[in-house]
Amino acid sequence: MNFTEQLWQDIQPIYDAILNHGFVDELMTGRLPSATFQYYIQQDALYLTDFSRALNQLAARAATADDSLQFTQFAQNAILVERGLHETYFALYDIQPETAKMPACFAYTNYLLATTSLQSVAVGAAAVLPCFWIYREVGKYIYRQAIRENPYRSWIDTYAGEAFDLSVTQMLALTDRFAEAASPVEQDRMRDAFRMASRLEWYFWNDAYTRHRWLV
Ligand SMILES: Cc1ncc(CO)c(N)n1
Repeated sequence: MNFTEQLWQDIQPIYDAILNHGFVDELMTGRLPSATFQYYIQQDALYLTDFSRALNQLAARAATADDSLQFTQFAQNAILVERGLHETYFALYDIQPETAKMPACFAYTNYLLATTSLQSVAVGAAAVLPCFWIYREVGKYIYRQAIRENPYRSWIDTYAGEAFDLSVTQMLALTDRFAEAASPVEQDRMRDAFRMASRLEWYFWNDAYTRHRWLV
């Protein structure tokens, strides 16, 4: 079993909790209230901007030009996806970009920025991997079951699509290569980072589902 396959085994309970979450279920059936999706998309626009920054941070710190190029391409893509979501859903709902990050978005983006800045590139890569991998698996899971005329079709097609699939495959190969060169201690740090970011994925859906806001 390669390193990333082990990572996936580690987060199986978290992944199951995500698949069974009301947000994912209602996104799939199209019954998710549009106010809930609006909250999600507004937070996700803020998320993707920082996700891109985190990837650029890894690009700047990568040891080789090839790795740098790979990370800058991911970083660029995150912004392009964000723009695509903007054009579709911000216009559809006639909503404005949100400027305040709610708790899960705040925690997740700050975690990614801190980890990609202060930990090794290998640990940073493990921290950004769930954003790729979990979305691909959730996207495909939803795609298989979703009805055609789903209001969230554009979102589903983005994450179940071929372009996203390719980027995930590349990111997995990169992570496995970093893990091969990493010491056992460093590999443990990678596992911890992967698990933490996976948990924060669950929190991100959960904040959207409950339309959670700062309580104080
Ligand atoms: C919170 C979150 N994680 C991952 C992705 C996919 O890049 C996304 N758009 N939003």
